[in-house]
Amino acid sequence: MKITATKIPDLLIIEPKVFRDERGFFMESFNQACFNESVGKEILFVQDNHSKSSKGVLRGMHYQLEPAAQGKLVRCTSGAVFDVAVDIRPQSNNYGEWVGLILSEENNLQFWIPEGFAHGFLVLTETAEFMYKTTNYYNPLYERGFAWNDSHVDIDWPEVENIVLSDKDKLQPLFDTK
Ligand SMILES: Cc1cn([C@H]2C[C@H](O)[C@@H](COP(=O)(O)OP(=O)(O)O[C@H]3O[C@H](C)C(=O)[C@H](O)[C@H]3O)O2)c(=O)[nH]c1=O
Repeated sequence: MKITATKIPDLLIIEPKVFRDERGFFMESFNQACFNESVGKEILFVQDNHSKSSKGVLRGMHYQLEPAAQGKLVRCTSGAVFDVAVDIRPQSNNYGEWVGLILSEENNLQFWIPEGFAHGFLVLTETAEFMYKTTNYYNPLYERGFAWNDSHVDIDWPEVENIVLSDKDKLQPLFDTK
């Protein structure tokens, strides 16, 4: 698999090797040893998530506070999304900065988002299925978020006609990660 660094250290783009033949394709979508080698340490995932959304759905920006902070290894297995991670580590030189990329069924890209980042994505195709591993369990008591369009973070989302948000996401506060 191919690892690409981003402008924010620790955020990595992973491209698995895809074996194609007349039947279709095969890839190892996750290999613990290869992943640990790429990240440079032992990462244990405890939960797999899978969501399906329609075009224009934006899920984010979400994170969990310590001690429930989650690292996420995310990918889009059907359709395409614009995926974004925001550095919310107070001591980080990149605090408040973001990295975004298209994850899709076509490009097979994965995005490693360690603990200390907020995460969200915008669906670009009629539907998209999104699957990801997390390094900690879901804990709503520690769930936090901020508005997808917060001007402090100023994420350059792709143009989509109609943004669809959950009631929770409509009410997100301004960028505050305390
Ligand atoms: C995240 C999660 C949710 N749920 C339940 C709670 C709700 O009853 C229902 C939908 O949850 P929510 O609306 O928070 O789902 P998303 O908006 O996709 O939330 C996710 O959105 C962005 C993309 C993230 O990175 C996070 O993983 C997560 O916050 O599933 C669970 O039971 N377990 C879970 O791990």
